[in-house]
Amino acid sequence: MTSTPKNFRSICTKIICIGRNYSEHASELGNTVPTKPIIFMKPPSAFVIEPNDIKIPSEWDEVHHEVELGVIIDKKCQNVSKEEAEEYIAGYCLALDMTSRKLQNELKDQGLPWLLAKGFDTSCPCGDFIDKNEINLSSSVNLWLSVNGTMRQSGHTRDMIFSVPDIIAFISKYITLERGDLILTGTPAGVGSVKRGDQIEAGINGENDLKYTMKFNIT
Ligand SMILES: CC(=O)CC(=O)C(=O)O
Ligand SMILES: [Mg+2]
Repeated sequence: MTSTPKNFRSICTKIICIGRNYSEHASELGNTVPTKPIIFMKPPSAFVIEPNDIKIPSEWDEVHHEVELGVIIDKKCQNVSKEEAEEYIAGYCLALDMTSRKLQNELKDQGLPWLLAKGFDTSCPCGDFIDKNEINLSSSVNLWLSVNGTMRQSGHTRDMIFSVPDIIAFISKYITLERGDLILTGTPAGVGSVKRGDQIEAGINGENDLKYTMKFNIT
């Protein structure tokens, strides 16, 4: 097996997302702060990369942006301990969890699954593979997102309720993780609406000159 799945988007079989992993974001939507990770999925057909557009499904007017740190799994694993978790990480990427908040709220009120609100085509814009050595899990990276040049989100991974090792340990107790799987680790506060014609720019800033940005038009 080669060491890093740089082509994770073509081999990914699961995009697993964590919800409400930053207490400020849980509060801004009036949600309680979780005591265990909340997980949900997007299908790999949700991926979109630059220079393609984020396409809002035709019957919707807007969707919400959520900037997140993506973690890419290196090798198959089950029941991994927190201490071992880093061994199973290939690298990272910048990712967005595009969401129809209106539909999500309607589905939540009826006790129904969120899949359509979170899993529509192009709901997972994502950037290039960032090597594991570029991000030190014991430090913090800054995730930011602007819409039409106005900053909307800026948060730090140190504020995550469940750390990356906590998340890998939790998920792998129940779901086998495989090479190329992507985990979205939750969004910091500042989520909000985008419409057709808007442009999203997002970035990640870390230690050792790690600076990565991506840009998407909304159509
Ligand atoms: C309330 C959400 O949509 C959860 C989520 O995706 C996040 O916190 O990130
Ligand atoms: Mg999210």
